[in-house]
Amino acid sequence: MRRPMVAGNWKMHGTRASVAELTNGLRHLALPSGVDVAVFPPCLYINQVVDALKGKSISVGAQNSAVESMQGALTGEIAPSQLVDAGCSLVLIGHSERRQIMGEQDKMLIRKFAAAQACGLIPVLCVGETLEQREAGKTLEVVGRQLGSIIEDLGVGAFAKAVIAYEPVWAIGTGLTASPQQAQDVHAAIRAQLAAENSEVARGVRLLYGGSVKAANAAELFGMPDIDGGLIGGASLNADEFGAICRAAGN
Ligand SMILES: O=C[C@H](O)COP(=O)(O)O
Repeated sequence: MRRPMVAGNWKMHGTRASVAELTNGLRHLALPSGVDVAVFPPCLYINQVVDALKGKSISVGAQNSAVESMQGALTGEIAPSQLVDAGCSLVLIGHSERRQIMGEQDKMLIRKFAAAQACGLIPVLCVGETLEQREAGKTLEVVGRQLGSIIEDLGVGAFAKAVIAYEPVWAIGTGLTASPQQAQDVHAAIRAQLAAENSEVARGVRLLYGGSVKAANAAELFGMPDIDGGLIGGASLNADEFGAICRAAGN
């Protein structure tokens, strides 16, 4: 039985004041005990969030990390070892905004994934197709390639200690959600791709769905057999809404 996970990606949102308000809201949430809950603040606020959530069972992660594990001469980057030092346990790898806007490609993401794991961080590998790719019938090919590049280089065993988030680009921040069945179909394909290499890893890995998840649609999505929770953007900036999504994963 996989333990559900709900993670809030705050993206490039927040100020010291709004982060204080949000973490205060999170501290007072009634969270289900059977769900792993995590938040991914902007790097600048990780220390503040770790301090504010001390004693709460909410993990903190980073939205990105460097291709090298250890600190060194890499201007503007944050090493996975520094994230661990700051209290992070997870890191997003290959979010579509980084793939599309920052030009991150599979080769670089393999290095980031490996560097994060080398420090004990759990990578959350984000995969997903654009609207154009979906309309061209290429969804499974695109997602399969994004996942396959890590499997080929690092081996399927890398997913024994990782999480995968399927986020169709067309559903991110648009209010358009993949239907539960559309999401399930891709999740099932991801699990089958892993199972072709190692069935135990495939059975154990958590597959999150992301893309306009809200309290109103979370339960239906999380009710699908291969959807083990969600990666939440906009709705995670409101503590009450986020709490309701976490509870939907616990039912
Ligand atoms: O990482 C989160 C996703 O990009 C989803 O964002 P969204 O919930 O605002 O659509």
